[in-house]
Amino acid sequence: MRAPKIPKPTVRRLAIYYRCLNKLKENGIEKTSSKEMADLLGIKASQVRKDLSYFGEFGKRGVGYNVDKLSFKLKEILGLKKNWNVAIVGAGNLGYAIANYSGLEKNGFKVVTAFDNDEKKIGNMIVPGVKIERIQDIEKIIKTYNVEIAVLSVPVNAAQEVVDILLEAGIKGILNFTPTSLSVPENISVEDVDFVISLKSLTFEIASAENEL
Ligand SMILES: NC(=O)c1ccc[n+]([C@@H]2O[C@H](COP(=O)([O-])OP(=O)(O)OC[C@H]3O[C@@H](n4cnc5c(N)ncnc54)[C@H](O)[C@@H]3O)[C@@H](O)[C@H]2O)c1
Repeated sequence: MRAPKIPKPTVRRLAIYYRCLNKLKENGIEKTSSKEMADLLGIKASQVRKDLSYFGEFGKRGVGYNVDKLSFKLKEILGLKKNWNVAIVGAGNLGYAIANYSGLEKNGFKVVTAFDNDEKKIGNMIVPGVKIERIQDIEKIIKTYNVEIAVLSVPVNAAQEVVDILLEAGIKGILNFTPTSLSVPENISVEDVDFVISLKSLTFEIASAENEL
């Protein structure tokens, strides 16, 4: 049975709390509170408590949270107790940059394979030791490497056709960088990442502040 539906903004904040707790741990801090975490993150303490309450009681009133225990719990909730094998699909500028981001491995995500449809790229290394393969061979390769997550970085006009290939091959989650909404069955997870959307929310805030003047 699937876990009860947790709102996506809550899940995103859980990942941010997890990062914040790890920072506290690195600094040798053993106890914290919703207020301290909220102040560090620029949000409200009631928000932290509400987000954590989806998963039960973590802290004691007046005592706060044990940093180690809460971080362990969030690691479990976020599915980070194991490492995840990742495939880059579309080994162009963005795919290459993502594959070479050192933060991935530090966070338990390993790029183990990459795919493209450009014959000139096939056989090149996307990261040392990881070859770019033909998209036609995806099914066999992702089974061999036990890949569950694909980073989608193909041109937008190829996105859905490539997603259909990924689904056929047994991928469970897609990190979608293409500027389009993908059509996938309910049991497949998709996360859209688009920095142009983020820029537009920034311009909205700047424009709103200017209009208030
Ligand atoms: N989300 C963001 O913030 C963000 C930022 C930059 C780019 N993008 C998007 O990311 C995607 C990639 O951008 P880029 O600049 O790396 O482009 P790019 O042209 O450098 O790379 C695309 C790669 O996909 C390959 N490809 C094309 N069709 C394919 C197919 N059917 N199967 C497999 N591989 C295929 C190409 O050969 C190429 O290597 C685009 O959709 C772009 O709009 C998103």
